[in-house]
Amino acid sequence: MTKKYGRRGKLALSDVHLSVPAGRVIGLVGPNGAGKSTLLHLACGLTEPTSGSLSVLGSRPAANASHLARVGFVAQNTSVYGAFTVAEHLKFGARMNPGWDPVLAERRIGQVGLSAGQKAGQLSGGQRAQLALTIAAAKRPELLIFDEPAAALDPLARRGFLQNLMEFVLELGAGAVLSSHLLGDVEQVCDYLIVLCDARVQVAGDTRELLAGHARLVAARGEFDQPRAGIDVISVEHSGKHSSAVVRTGAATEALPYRSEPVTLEELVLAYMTRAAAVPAARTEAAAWGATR
Ligand SMILES: Nc1ncnc2c1ncn2[C@@H]1O[C@H](COP(=O)(O)OP(=O)(O)OP(=O)(O)O)[C@@H](O)[C@H]1O
Repeated sequence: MTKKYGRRGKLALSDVHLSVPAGRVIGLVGPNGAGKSTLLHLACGLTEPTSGSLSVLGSRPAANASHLARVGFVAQNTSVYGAFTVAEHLKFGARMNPGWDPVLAERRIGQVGLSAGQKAGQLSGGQRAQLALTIAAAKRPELLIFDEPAAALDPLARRGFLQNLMEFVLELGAGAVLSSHLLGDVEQVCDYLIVLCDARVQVAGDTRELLAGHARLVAARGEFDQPRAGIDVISVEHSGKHSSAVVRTGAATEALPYRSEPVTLEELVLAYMTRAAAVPAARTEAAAWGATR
C-alpha cells in the first residue's frame, strides 16, 4: 500500500505491507514526518491509499456505519468542541453511536474528575485528552486508535491517562493502536511494535519476540565495519577501543566470540531509526495492515 498527498507530493507511505494481529496494544513509533498519522488516518478511513488497500477488523475502514462504530479514534490534537460542555459531548456521543454505553461514560467522567457542566474549551490538555478517551471508549469499539495521545500531558497526567487506556482496553476487550514519540510509554503499555521511518515499516512484531530476537554485540573497534554472511547488523556505535552492534540474533550470531547483551526497547527502536536515516529506503519488514477478527 502507498499513500501520496497530491499528485506531486512526497510519498507519505511507501510499499507498506503490514499484517497486525487483532486484540493487541500496538505501539507505532518513528521520527517526525515518518508517516504515523497517515497510517492511522488510513486505518480509520479519514483518507484513502493512493495504491493498494487495507483492511481493518475484516473490512475497508469506515466502510459503513456499523464499521465506524467498531473503531474509536482520538486524533493528535484530541479534538473536542470548545463551546460544548462535558455533558453535551456525552449527549452528542450517545446520539451518534448506536452502541454508546452511558454508564461507562458517566463513571469514567467522574473517575477522572470532570464535571458535567464544564466547557471543553476551559479544560486543560490532560482533561481534554481524558474526555476524548472517554468518548472513544464509550462507543465500546473493538479497536481504539490514538495519534500521540499523551504528548501534551505532564508525566503524572500521562501515567494516569495510560492507566485509563489500559483499563479501557481490558474492560472493552478491545485492541488499541497508539503512535508515540515517548518510548517509555510504548514500553509501558504496548505488546506489539511497529517502527516506521521515512514512509516505510522498518520492523514490526511482538515486543517480547523482537527483544528476544535482537542483541547488542560488543567487539574490538571496527569489527562490524564489513558485512558478514548471516549477520544482520542493524546499527553500530564506536566508543574507545570497542564497537557495539545491535544485530538480529540467530545461529550465526550465537557462534561469534563476542560479548552479547540484551537490548532495551529504546535501543532497538533507535537502532532501526539510525539505520533508516543512514540508508534511505532501508530494507523493510514484509508486512498488510489488517486486524483479523
Ligand atoms: N495533508 C497533507 N498534505 C500534504 N502532505 C502531508 C499531509 N499530511 C502529511 N503530509 C506529509 O506526509 C508525510 C508524513 O506525515 P505524517 O503526519 O503522517 O507523519 P508523522 O509520522 O505522523 O509525523 P509527526 O510525528 O511529526 O506527527 C510528511 O512528509 C508530511 O509532510
